[in-house]
Amino acid sequence: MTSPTSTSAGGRPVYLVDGARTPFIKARGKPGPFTPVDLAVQAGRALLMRHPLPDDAFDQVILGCVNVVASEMNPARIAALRLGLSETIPAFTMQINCGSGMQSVDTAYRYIREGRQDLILAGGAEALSHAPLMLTPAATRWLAELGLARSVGEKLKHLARFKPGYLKPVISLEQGLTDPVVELNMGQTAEVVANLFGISREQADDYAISSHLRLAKAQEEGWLDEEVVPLYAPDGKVYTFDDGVRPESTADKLAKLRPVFERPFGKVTAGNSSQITDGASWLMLASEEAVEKYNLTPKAVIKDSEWSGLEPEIMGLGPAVSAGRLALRNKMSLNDIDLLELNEAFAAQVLGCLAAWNDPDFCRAIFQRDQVLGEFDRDRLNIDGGAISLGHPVGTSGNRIVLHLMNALKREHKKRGIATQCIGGGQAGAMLIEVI
Ligand SMILES: CC(=O)SCCNC(=O)CCNC(=O)[C@H](O)C(C)(C)COP(=O)(O)OP(=O)(O)OC[C@H]1O[C@@H](n2cnc3c(N)ncnc32)[C@H](O)[C@@H]1OP(=O)(O)O
Repeated sequence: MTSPTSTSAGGRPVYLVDGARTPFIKARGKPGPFTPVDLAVQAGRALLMRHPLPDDAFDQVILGCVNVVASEMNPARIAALRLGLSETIPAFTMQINCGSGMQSVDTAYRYIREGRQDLILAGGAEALSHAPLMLTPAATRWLAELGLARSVGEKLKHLARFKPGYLKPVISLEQGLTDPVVELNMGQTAEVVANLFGISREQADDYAISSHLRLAKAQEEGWLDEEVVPLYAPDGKVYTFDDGVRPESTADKLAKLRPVFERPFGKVTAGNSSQITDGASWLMLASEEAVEKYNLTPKAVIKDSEWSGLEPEIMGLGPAVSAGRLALRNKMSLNDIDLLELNEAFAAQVLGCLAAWNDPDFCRAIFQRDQVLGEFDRDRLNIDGGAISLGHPVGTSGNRIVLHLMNALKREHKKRGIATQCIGGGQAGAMLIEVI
């Protein structure tokens, strides 16, 4: 049995036992072979095979998912039943944009910490390739009125009112990645952050290259073998690795890409943005009682977590706020964070967060202190790449970074790490974990 390690926030210790994820598969402009539930089931099955438990062992299943597909309402419940878990186990789906997966882990953490539950399966799933094309409200109205027309004559009259513009779809992915309050898409918010902290195109591209090289090395060395489980498609194809990786990325190649979100002078390109992908991942969280009852060997303990809000235009700076507050509350300097997983929504936004920690005005405004938090050593940041190289299936990236942080801390024989991410709409989450 592990030695009891309480959470900094008080309450019962909460253990991270293990986790698994699918490879992240690049969305290639058409629906991929897997729905969110398909992905969640394959990742979950592999994890549960590693930990054979009675079918009613879990008290709760929680799944983050941003784009739920119409045939899978409450994917958490469908995944739980398809995984063969007892129908007596409640399951719910969470949606807080890119923070959904982290929110599911944090909710599980709080349930266990407070003594409400003992063993929870928490994760996230997203199939961005399945984000639907929809009709505009005008086209929907026209179609509905056609259905309501009573006679053939009325129908023909209505048909004559058809406008070719009705065929132009609403692309839900584009709409979903746009903040409706400030009317900026996520890439444009990254441009705002880049301008605020003077992040150059070269710096953003250089960061993106290191993301690809680090992921390629991790794949080559087999460092992801425990985490990434094979994904079997109905056509017999087997996916075994995150296929967005481009180890051939060079400064010259990236420099040739045109800015996507702010033309012609923007800094954010396809090369230094997170990729649109499909994927799922789970973590198993347990109380001390569950660890003893099922003879589990946990890898880490969750110490604390922090959520924050900020102006939606600079949502990319959220991790600097949440992770900074989390570190300070736990009396840690930046040097005490052995590894930092900061979700790579955009290179400019990751670099903006690092710059913010070194900026006197930001630190005064956010942390009410005169000294800056300082420079964060890039050798301890996203050491095996991130969403730029492996992709960002938004509903699961938040728990993916907690899972990877746990495994990377173990591998590197380090102790404490923070996983943190920005969230569209101007929010951010951060979680502090400690390996056992
Ligand atoms: C809170 C948050 O987390 S906010 C973040 C939420 N997520 C997002 O906003 C998603 C951001 N990303 C995007 O929207 C998209 O990836 C975009 C619009 C930036 C780019 O989309 P796409 O054009 O489909 O990107 P794609 O990855 O296919 O790259 C396009 C081309 O750029 C080039 N390219 C991209 N990366 C590289 C690279 N590393 N090296 C060389 N060329 C590259 C290639 O020519 C590529 O085409 P190819 O794959 O056919 O060779």
